[in-house]
Amino acid sequence: MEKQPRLLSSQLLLKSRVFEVTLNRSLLTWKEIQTKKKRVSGGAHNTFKVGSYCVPVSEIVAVRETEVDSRTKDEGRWQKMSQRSTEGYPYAFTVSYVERARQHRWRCSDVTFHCSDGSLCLQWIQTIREQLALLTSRPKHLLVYINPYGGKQQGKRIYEEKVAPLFSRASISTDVIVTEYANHARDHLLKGADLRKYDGVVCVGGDGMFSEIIHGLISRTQRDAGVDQNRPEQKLVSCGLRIGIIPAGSTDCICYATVGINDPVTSALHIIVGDSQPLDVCSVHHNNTFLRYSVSLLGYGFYGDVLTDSERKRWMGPARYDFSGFKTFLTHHYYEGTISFLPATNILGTPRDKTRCRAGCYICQHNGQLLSEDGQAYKTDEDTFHSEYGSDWRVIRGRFLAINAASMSCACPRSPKGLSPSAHLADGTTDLILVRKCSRINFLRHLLRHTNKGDQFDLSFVEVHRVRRFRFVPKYCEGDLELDLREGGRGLFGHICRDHPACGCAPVNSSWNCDGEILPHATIEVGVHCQLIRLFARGIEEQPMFDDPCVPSVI
Ligand SMILES: CCCCCCCCCCCCC/C=C/[C@@H](O)[C@H](CO)NC(=O)CCCCCCCCCCCCCCC
Ligand SMILES: Nc1ncnc2c1ncn2[C@@H]1O[C@H](COP(=O)(O)OP(=O)(O)OP(=O)(O)O)[C@@H](O)[C@H]1O
Ligand SMILES: [Ca+2]
Repeated sequence: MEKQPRLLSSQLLLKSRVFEVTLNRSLLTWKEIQTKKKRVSGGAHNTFKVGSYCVPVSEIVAVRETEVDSRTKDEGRWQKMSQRSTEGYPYAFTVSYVERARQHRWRCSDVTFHCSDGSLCLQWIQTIREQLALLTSRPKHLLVYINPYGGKQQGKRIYEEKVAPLFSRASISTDVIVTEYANHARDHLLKGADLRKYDGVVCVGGDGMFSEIIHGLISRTQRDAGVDQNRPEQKLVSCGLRIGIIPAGSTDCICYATVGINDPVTSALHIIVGDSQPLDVCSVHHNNTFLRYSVSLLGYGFYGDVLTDSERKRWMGPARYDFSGFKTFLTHHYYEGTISFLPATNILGTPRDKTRCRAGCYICQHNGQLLSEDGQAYKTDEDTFHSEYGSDWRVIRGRFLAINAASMSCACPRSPKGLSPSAHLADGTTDLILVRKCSRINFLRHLLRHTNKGDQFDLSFVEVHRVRRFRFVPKYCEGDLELDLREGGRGLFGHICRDHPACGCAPVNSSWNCDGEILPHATIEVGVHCQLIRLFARGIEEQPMFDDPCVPSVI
């Protein structure tokens, strides 16, 4: 690697020890210089270097002048600092930087360097600030929405105590809106906000809150560009503003799958350093009418029923999903219908390979590039007609316990590897998982494998396809039947009882769980829009770097 020219290099004091501190365009490094008196005559000092530490400039949060106090706090008592400790170094500056901890957590750490003279100290501060100013991907002004009722209702406290101080340290200014009702953030983005003022939008809440933000931003972008969202084949315009997620919800699946942990401080630091992670978005239509966007799970059957049941138990907080999950598991309903899909061809990766989507994912870059070059996903109406009625589409009729489309792994604390462990954040595809009718014990085997090392697809009743588009039509959907069924139309009980003789009242249709929202129709058409939005994230980092000798955490 080409060596960067030094911008500054000085001998500075850190915790009473002398360090050679060097700054170049990409790294701040400090190496201890240990001095020992030689026993031989002359009294000269023998100088040699020990520990070496470095921080990428891109991961410096801020630098500030530090007042040197002759007193320092030690074990709760103010004590006089030993004269020797900062003697000859009366000026100091502190660098705040990202430090990696276990399980993809990031922390903001400080290191304070003492200088022998004031102008040197100011020169260090100014030079570091100049380098930070060159990092143009960092946001300066953010629009923040806080859902005070998400998850355990801690959103406001989490933002004020853990996030706002970090933003202010990084000189990020914010306009903060605490939402007053559901869809407040979505409607504000869509109708009210002057988005030109901001470098990004941050939501403090769970997946539901994030969903509000993307609906506001994507719809606003299409409206401003004159694009009609109601056309299923329409190519959408990607959003200019990045989105940050400060996790404070029940599932936090999008945060977990894009950062590796649902931790507010980690997410705040990814925002501060200006990370960028593109994300695929599915559009969902019914009868040429736009319904919703989805970035994580579109689930019919099991996950639709879990959500429907859990909505009535919001008072239980995050535990409602486990309760409703258990109940839905015991109910063991299956649903009939036809699923047709357009497999993703000529791309890298399959849903059952052992690759994982990680920071800087090659598969996402490769497939994203491929799509932007040939516009494969969005053909002309004529092309679409041919591929729809030609051999490209596959059709499967059956009885399903679950139909899941995972556009990302959907990793979350409940299932650290997720619904589709090899799914990619930004490859322009979604993994369509079909779980056919099977015994309870077999379904439990499938579910359990989401939580252990077993392959949840390696079962005779489960199949998975990587697709660009799909459609689902439930068996009972002629005319207004679908609607009547939702309203419990009396005339339809013939259907219900004939197909479920044991209970006589089992529903024939489930609902779609679209990123935690229930869709009003069972018949849907879905298309993936490759890399439509970008997050302040970088994907899950491959190797936690806390074992690296160059990391300053050992100081
Ligand atoms: C035996 C243990 C098996 C555990 C299997 C766990 C698999 C969990 C997979 C979670 C996938 C989450 C996908 C994310 C979806 C989000 O867009 C959405 C919005 O936040 N969340 C939900 O819809 C919330 C969905 C929450 C679903 C929770 C399902 C819990 C299932 C529990 C089954 C218990 C069976 C026990 C039988 C003895
Ligand atoms: N002020 C508010 N009052 C009531 N509901 C709100 C408010 N602000 C946002 N919401 C709605 O609350 C829902 C849940 O929010 P959020 O995602 O933050 O928390 P959650 O508990 O994790 O829920 P989910 O499990 O749906 O992700 C969202 O769908 C959002 O539209
Ligand atoms: Ca994807």
